[in-house]
Amino acid sequence: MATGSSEEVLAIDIQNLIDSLNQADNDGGAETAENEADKPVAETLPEQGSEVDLDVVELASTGEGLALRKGSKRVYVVPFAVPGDTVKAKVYRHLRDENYTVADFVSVVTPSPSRDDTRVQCKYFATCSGCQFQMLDYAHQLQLKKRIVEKAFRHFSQLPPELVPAVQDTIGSPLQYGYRTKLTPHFDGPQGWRRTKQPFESCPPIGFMPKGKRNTLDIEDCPIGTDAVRMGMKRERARMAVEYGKYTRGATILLRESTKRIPKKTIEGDSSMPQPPAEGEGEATKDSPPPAEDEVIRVETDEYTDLKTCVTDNNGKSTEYVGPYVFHNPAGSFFQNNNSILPVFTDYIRQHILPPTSSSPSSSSPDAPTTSTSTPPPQIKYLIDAYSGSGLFTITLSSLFSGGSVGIDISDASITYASQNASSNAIPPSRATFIAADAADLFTPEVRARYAPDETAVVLDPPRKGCDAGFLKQLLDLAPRRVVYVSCNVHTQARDVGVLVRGEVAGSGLKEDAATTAEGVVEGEKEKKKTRYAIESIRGFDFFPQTGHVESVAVLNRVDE
Ligand SMILES: C[S@@+](CC[C@H](N)C(=O)[O-])C[C@H]1O[C@@H](n2cnc3c(N)ncnc32)[C@H](O)[C@@H]1O
Repeated sequence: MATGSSEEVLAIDIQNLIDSLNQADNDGGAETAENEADKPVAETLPEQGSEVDLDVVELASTGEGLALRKGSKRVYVVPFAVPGDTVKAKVYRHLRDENYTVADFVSVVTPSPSRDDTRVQCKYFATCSGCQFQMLDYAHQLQLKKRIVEKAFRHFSQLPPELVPAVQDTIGSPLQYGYRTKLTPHFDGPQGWRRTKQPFESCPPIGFMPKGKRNTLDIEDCPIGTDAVRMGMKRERARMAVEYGKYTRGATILLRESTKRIPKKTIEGDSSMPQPPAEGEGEATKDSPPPAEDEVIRVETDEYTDLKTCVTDNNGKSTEYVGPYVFHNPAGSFFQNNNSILPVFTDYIRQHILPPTSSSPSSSSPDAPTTSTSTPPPQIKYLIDAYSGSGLFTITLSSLFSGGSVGIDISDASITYASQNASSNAIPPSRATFIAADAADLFTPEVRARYAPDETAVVLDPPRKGCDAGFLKQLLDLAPRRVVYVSCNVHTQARDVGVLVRGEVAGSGLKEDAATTAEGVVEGEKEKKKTRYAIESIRGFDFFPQTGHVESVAVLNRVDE
């Protein structure tokens, strides 16, 4: 397991299902010889394009149903189906080497007790590839996501079960529809992806990919988008209906919510209150005129009026508020996509970035660090925010770290905004610095000298592929006392946490380069004692209700033997 891709995750889920079916046969006294049990049972498979009835027995961590035909152990992968359903599905492809069949969902024959199709709020559900769970009660969705986190650590961490604590309940999103502050619908070119000089002769479908197909499904509206994003979608579709003749190629349309916050007291003329954001903040682009009244969603609270617009210019600026903090971002760069859960989420990271009592290491982990002397460890006073983006964690955690914080991200634009965000949130440069570089370049001699391991906590939030071997190796060399690993791909998170718990990259499936092999270790460090970590807690956060995605937070303590 190296990349945590959907294909890898699906393949492991399918193999586990096949293993458990074979096990059940063996336990039930089936006559198959043990080593024969693993072999696929030779059977005539239904023709491609034919329709079959399937009983859904499992939910894969990719959000699809894993189903069986009566009397067969052949596994079918069928979307928009949940355990307990019997569905009609159309055979799309038999993957002979991988030992499973992909099928398109057609209809429900007998619904699972957990299915209620009146919950579905989108007319494209079960065609569009975006959502998988709209037919399920929200509490049930959260349980399924907890299970996805559990399975990820079981299958991808390569850790014995006793080193993995029980996964805690998934924290839900306050908004379960209308939460996505960013959507990126697209349209294909007049000749698909082939180059052409001919413009469109009519308006192309604009939307998202249908499940299992590579064309574009025309989508008028997406109810998981915020009102501002949905308004932007309508506006962009209307624009394209007029301007399609200007396009000779396909494109992706950015729809990013931006907020201009106006304190109520200021509106009433109290000049002692903070003033509205400066010129240009929260507006469509720096150069564009102020948005028309019908392009603004007004949200009123007791303290302020939020004016929400939709930015479509990749080089424009978007503004979001998270509790008392304000974040400006390059509209086309990464920022978390569900603003409603961010106050809860950042509070959780604040509560966990330091050990439960900051003078003593956690005692709740299964492999708890031991205090060998009565001298308490020093206070943690430094923060390293790796993969910091525009500073979400550096800024929301800054007040906890008297020694200062450093954020690092590979995106120059995000780092420029991170420094400005620190200043917009009244954090002086002495308390928060930012570096635009590969995360692995963080571990300079200066950083090693400044960030005393016992006094340093690290928050990591890498992209879906997780950390690379070089970064993890250097993190182990630095040996910070506490690590909070945030992830949008729990499978690569589990793999990387496994590395930190074992204290070595070797055997993780991560590609090692010269810098991470024994020869690459800095001379004089070869004798250094191996650093390893214990997992204190693991918990999922539901940033994407109605979908099979889950974010996860793992809290780790260095083990001091
Ligand atoms: C999941 S985002 C997290 C951003 C930030 N923590 C937040 O919550 O807003 C991952 C970030 O990793 C950055 N990134 C990707 N590859 C990187 C690398 N090799 N080194 C440093 N940053 C990287 C991306 O630019 C992106 O901002």
